[in-house]
Amino acid sequence: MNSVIQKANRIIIKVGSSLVTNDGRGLDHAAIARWAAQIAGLRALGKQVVLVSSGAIAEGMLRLGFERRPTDIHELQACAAVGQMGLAQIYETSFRAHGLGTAQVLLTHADLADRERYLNARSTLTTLLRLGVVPIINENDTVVTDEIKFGDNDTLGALVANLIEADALIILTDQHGLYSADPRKDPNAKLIQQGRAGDPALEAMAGGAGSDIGRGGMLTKILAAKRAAKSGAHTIIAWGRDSDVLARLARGEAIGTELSAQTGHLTARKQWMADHLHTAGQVVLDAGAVQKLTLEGKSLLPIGVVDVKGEFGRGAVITCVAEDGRAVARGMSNYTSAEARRIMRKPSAEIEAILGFLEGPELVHRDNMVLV
Ligand SMILES: Nc1ncnc2c1ncn2[C@@H]1O[C@H](COP(=O)(O)OP(=O)(O)O)[C@@H](O)[C@H]1O
Ligand SMILES: N[C@@H](CCC(=O)OP(=O)(O)O)C(=O)O
Repeated sequence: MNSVIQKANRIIIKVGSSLVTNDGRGLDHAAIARWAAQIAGLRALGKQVVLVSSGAIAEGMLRLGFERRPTDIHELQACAAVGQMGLAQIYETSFRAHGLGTAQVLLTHADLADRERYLNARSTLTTLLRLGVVPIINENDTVVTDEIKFGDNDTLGALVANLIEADALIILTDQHGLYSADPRKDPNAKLIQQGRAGDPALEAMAGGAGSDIGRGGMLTKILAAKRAAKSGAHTIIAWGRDSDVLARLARGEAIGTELSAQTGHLTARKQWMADHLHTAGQVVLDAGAVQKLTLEGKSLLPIGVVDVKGEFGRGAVITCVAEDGRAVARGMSNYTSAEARRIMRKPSAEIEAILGFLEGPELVHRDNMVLV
């Protein structure tokens, strides 16, 4: 038994180019229809699912008549742009058959490195999930060059798991999981059923891509598991050609390789905040707010804030201090410093009227806060 997917509420599923395009022979309609049916099954169990799909370049190459993967970056980008139309079309049709809508989300490295865009991407994705839509993500290959690429969608899948704090990352590929050595080269290689995400011994077992279709190979999957674990997500690497793979995982069957995260996401996020030595600014709390945070485990509401120091953006880590200057907590602000100044001392019910929008009733949510 493996209960990771049974227990997970929010799941990222990554499908590689070789699976999506039938080893470069063209979009695999039957496989995609089966994933859509199984993802509809996961949704019916109340789980939120994001699909990260590769295959745009492989499909575009076919549509444009390239026999070999082009080396010219702009030809690759052209392939991606053409192939992405095919991906969007087939996913929309396949999910629609189960009454589910899809949304295309194309991301670049710059989108996730920039705090503002990062938060926008996060809010859009969580809104799509709340609205019952299945986001289909790929790298925005048209606008990036090799130097600024994620490069492979295993990494992108892990970054999306971090972005929306998924519970699990499922990487479907053309092997049954991680083997002790590349099974294409070593017939004695054994399937590793379980491991600890981040264990360096796993990296030594993993090799590069087994074909020209896929980009990353097993190493990027192992590194993706390590990255996903930083926000508390467990990773499962499994064989995507098993027609029932997602349903089997949802039933708790122990298939593939499970790489488990050692900390839950709340702990992971709090650790990240605790490590933030340099915070962007300060908010000064009245005695009542200090008591709410330290003794009652509550969030920080703007009404308990009497002063805002420094300039900071939305999502910045700030320090909450008592009126005597003593640091009480550290946390991520839902509002910029300028907005915080306008809503301090005010009840949360007035935030929307004052600012014209509402990011949340709290200035710093409890889940995004660590006491110091
Ligand atoms: N230790 C290993 N265990 C399993 N597969 C491995 C290993 N080392 C290298 N590989 C290769 O990684 C390939 C999967 O990566 P890749 O081709 O990038 O697939 P995808 O398109 O699904 O991302 C496998 O076909 C296999 O040849
Ligand atoms: N953005 C690229 C994905 C490249 C990639 O990571 O491929 P893979 O190793 O098959 O997941 C595409 O859609 O072709």
